[in-house]
Amino acid sequence: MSNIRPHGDARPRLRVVAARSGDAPEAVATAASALFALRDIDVRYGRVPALAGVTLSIHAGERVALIGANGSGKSTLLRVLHGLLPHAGGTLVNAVPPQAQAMLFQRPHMLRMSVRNNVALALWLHGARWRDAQREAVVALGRVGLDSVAGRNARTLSGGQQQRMALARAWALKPAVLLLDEPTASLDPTAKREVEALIADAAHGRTLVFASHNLGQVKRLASRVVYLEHGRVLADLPVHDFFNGPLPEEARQFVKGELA
Ligand SMILES: Nc1ncnc2c1ncn2[C@@H]1O[C@H](COP(=O)(O)OP(=O)(O)OP(=O)(O)O)[C@@H](O)[C@H]1O
Repeated sequence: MSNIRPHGDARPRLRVVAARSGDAPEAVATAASALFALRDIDVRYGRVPALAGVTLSIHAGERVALIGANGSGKSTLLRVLHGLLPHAGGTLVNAVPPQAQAMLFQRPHMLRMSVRNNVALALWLHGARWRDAQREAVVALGRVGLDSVAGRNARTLSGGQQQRMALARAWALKPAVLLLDEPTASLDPTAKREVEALIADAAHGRTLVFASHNLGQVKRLASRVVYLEHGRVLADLPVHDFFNGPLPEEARQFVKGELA
């Protein structure tokens, strides 16, 4: 489910290191008004470092693209933001109530039930009555063009349809924050365009944080780009500056390689 958080045993073994003391006063002030404020987040999966000293704040209405090579820490950062990975005191402030944020995973989880009930169940788990949940599910599926398959087993949907269903499921919850992990990664060009248009629509009035390897998509959807390498933030810039201004050499090489 896009919004369900797994319990203890499903989690990898982690070490989350607390922030260093002595943060600059202006950094604390910026963090205070942020939806998410991360200070020196350091995450390890057992012995594997996934994030190292990540410091960033995300404010309401931003559309933040996370980019970087495979294994650079994008999914881990999204999971930290969604509260799926534990953290030690004071390093992460999340001002968003858990029910006001939804996450789409690279491969959305489909329950073996109808498309409509997959969406309705998420709403029901958020407190809606079952009948209302089903009605709202149909509306959400209509918005992503899946009304004609609402009665089908969700596991029979194509990859593009599954992503659309997952978007409808997240969208139906009316989250203030949408976290998307490579939402169009395995789709054909047509489905990519369609799902991207739906994301652009869903992002209106919301805060969007998404991981992507598609720099064209980043230019179209993002207002800000965070470039990660080996779990570190090497660049954090407005989208125009990222693609037009000077970059750290590693980020410049990455962009050159991705655009080649
Ligand atoms: N469950 C896990 N157990 C052990 N190591 C993990 C686990 N998940 C991620 N890692 C490691 O943590 C690092 C960061 O992985 P992460 O999935 O966050 O990167 P990513 O930038 O999202 O990669 P991709 O672009 O391939 O999706 C990598 O070295 C990865 O191998």
